[in-house]
Amino acid sequence: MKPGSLDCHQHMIEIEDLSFSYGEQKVISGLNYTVKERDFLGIIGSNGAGKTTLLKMIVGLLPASSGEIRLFGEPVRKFKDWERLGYVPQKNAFNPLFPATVREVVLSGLYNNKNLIRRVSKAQQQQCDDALEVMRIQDIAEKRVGQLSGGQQQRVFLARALINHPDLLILDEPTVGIDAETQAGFFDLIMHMHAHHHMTFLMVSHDIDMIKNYLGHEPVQSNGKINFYCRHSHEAQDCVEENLQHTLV
Ligand SMILES: Nc1ncnc2c1ncn2[C@@H]1O[C@H](COP(=O)(O)OP(=O)(O)OP(=O)(O)O)[C@@H](O)[C@H]1O
Repeated sequence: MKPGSLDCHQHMIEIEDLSFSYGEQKVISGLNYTVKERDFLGIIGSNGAGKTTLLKMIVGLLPASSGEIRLFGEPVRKFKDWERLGYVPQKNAFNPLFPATVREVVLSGLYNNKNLIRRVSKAQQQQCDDALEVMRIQDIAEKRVGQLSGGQQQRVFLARALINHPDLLILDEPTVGIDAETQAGFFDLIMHMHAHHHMTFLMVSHDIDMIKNYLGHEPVQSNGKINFYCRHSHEAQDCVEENLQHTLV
């Protein structure tokens, strides 16, 4: 995070009259929404409603059929400041034979297409250690990722997304395939990050209980297929403190 780098309530994601079709199949139609700094936006919807498609458009992996998305005020097609954004896609899993260690995978979050680093500086090692610590996976840093459990792998993906200290973290069903206890710990952790680390979240989830408990029982917007639940920035400090003593300092 870059303290002081954001104006209060800056618009992080602006979605304007957005539509998307796969060929003849219209998936998203006339969607409007603005995610502001430190919002936690939860998206719930049935299978095939278009949630992943929406996230892929937001991170520039799919072009809109019409309408516009702006990230930090910049149209997504022109946006370059990807370090400000962390994205953990759906259904991540490493091939069991994938040879890289946890540390190597987390460090790879520092590299973008134009900036392939061969040697890792001391400062970058420290960034990596910090991300490992936040996700509580320091003790498995030298293990091969392919040999970890699903829950451990998910923590590695998150640490990789966190290494650049993103202002905005986008998660697509981050707890799929993870046991209930690990899920609860994971949600505690991201709620803590939201409340105390000045981050903005956009999370697709099928965990209706978690979404409603933290973000409120009524959606702030619904188009019948996709429901948006949101906890706004000014609410972020309260109420999570006492359940979260065990997550972060
Ligand atoms: N690459 C693709 N080509 C064609 N159709 C696609 C493609 N990807 C998704 N679709 C279709 O678009 C619709 C929306 O898919 P999407 O993955 O965005 O839904 P979702 O809300 O994320 O679903 P889930 O909850 O199952 O993850 C579905 O009907 C799906 O079959």
